Amino acid sequence: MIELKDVVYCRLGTADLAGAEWFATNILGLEVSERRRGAIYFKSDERAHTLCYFEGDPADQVTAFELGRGEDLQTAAATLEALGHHVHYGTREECEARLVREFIRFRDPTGNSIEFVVRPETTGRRYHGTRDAGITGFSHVGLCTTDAARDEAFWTSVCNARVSDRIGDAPLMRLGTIHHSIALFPFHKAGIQHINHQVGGTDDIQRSFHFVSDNQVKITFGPGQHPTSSAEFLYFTGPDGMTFEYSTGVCEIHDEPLWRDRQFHFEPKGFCKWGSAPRIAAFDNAKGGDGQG
Ligand SMILES: CC(C)c1ccc(C(=O)O)c(O)c1O
Ligand SMILES: [Fe+2]
Repeated sequence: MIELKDVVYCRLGTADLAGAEWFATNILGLEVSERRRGAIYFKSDERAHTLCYFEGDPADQVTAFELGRGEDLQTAAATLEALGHHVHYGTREECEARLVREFIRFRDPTGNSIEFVVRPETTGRRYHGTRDAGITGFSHVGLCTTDAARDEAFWTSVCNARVSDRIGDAPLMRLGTIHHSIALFPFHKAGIQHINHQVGGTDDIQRSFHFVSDNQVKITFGPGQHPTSSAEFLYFTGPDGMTFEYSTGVCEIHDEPLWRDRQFHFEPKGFCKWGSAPRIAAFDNAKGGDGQG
């Protein structure tokens, strides 16, 4: 069993690095932690970085998870290779570019590019964005899945993820006590479906709702409240069509042996308690969504 501790960063290729920086700082509210040739690193909490935009193909999207120790990485690589996954071992230069001690990269069964990393850098310095979005940290990713049952089996049998709830066949899976770190979302191809940052409270969601729309950024869902995690949320579109989510109040699961995953409808009422309908292409199957996104 591959023991994942947490989701640690996303890496997104872009043809417009300056535009991505503008959005990440002025709209999303992240802090630039470092600039290197062809790459900009962003902080959202005490970690050295939780998002990196690099000059490249926008289809090049990576999600990284932390493992405990170097030995765990070797065991994880052997497990993945035995299952037929091609495993790339990060070179020293690639580790340096990710601010980690070691990493491996492979594709999950849908084809999402995944990195397992050891000893990602932290700063011990709190995050301070120039725009006060109220961000408290990077929290979860939505990963596209072309077969939810198959990918759920990968994350829960090969890795240590546990299903907290399902919307239709799509599982929301936890690694620790937070309701979910990985949300699988049915789609016809691989990719990151959304990137979530937690914010301090309802006021931050409401303030961002006005700020984001006043800045002509497309709001694709919300404000609303997820019946699954109980989090209040807002989704909007960033560079290269990436969906970003702010949410607040995500529940934690502490009674691990007693928790039973719950089944929700794959339709607007399964996604929002308040009656908001998604306007994101990937939600086309959710009745009521108009598919714009
Ligand atoms: C729309 C998706 C996949 C989703 C559903 C539920 C929650 C939640 O319970 O917090 C999310 O964060 C989502 O992104
Ligand atoms: Fe989410």
